[in-house]
Amino acid sequence: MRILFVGAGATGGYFGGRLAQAGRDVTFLVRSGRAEQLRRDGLTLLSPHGDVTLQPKLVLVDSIGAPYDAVVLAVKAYGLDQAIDDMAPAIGPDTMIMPLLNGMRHVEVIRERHGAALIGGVCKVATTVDADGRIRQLAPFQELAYGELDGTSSQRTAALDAAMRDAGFAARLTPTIEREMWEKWTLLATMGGMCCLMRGTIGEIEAAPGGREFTLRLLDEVVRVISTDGVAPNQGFLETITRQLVQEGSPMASSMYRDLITGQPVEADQILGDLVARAKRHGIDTPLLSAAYAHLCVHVAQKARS
Ligand SMILES: NC(=O)C1=CN([C@@H]2O[C@H](COP(=O)(O)OP(=O)(O)OC[C@H]3O[C@@H](n4cnc5c(N)ncnc54)[C@H](OP(=O)(O)O)[C@@H]3O)[C@@H](O)[C@H]2O)C=CC1
Ligand SMILES: CC(C)(CO)C(=O)C(=O)O
Repeated sequence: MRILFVGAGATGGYFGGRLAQAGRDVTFLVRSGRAEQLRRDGLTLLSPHGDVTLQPKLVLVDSIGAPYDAVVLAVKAYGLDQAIDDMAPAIGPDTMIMPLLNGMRHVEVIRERHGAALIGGVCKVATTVDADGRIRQLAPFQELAYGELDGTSSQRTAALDAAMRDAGFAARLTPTIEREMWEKWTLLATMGGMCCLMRGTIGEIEAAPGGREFTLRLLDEVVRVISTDGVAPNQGFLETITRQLVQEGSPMASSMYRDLITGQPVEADQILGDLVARAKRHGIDTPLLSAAYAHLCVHVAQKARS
């Protein structure tokens, strides 16, 4: 199976790198700056599961050539429209597109352009790109889940599963990917909203006066919106993330928080703004979610001015 990763950043570089290391046929669609860096230094993964430097196959937008069997979309939400334009030559009648983005807005955007090619994808990992362009994995968990959004079995997702398995990370074909994507958003919106608003890790917020209560209230707002507008999380999942989100001493924080404190652009609209808009449509009051979103919008506006 020929797989094209669109983006060789924190998530695409990590999972695409592990697949390439395991001998899968992986190519990265990159832009000129990243291409130059990767050609010069290779793609380095620094990870609790082992470090490696690879010489990955790269293509630029004007050299994509023939369609791929699978395209894994691993860009930030604010790069989505451009990436969809750029990857167009890679999409043929039998290509599947698996997005790794957090949130759900991208599902509608991709569906509009490439309808039947879209399958569901969820990525659980904590990775970042360091100042030298190397991918650093910050915690040991690493999982990709995927499947048809309508829950059916298909030959194409079975083939994808065969390519993803045994490549050095947990890989899982699931009939409940759509619910899992909404669940991931529930976790991420609460964790990202809270870490950014309070400027700290889960453990730091839990230790602050009122921190635990704020987190649980934000979770409640997010769950109400997602259960009304999307697919309600299952009870076991909610119990697990409730424990994780208020865990004493936890060093966990979301990738959006890491982006915020390092002055990078943040996915404010995709992760929080979209939920605020859905809440408004249903008349659901979300004071904490709205505060977290407004706070990030200030950062976005400051960045745009500077
Ligand atoms: N990092 C994490 O721990 C996790 C992130 N996520 C989610 O995964 C998604 C991707 O995030 P992440 O990997 O962290 O983001 P990064 O910013 O680290 O990587 C995105 C990469 O995409 C590249 N890119 C953007 N547009 C294009 C394009 N048109 N053509 C080719 N390459 C392009 C960028 O390249 P360039 O260098 O040229 O800008 C960059 O290297 C987000 O939605 C995020 O929320 C989910 C789970 C965990
Ligand atoms: C919540 C987490 C760490 C899980 O992968 C994540 O998706 C992120 O930080 O963006």
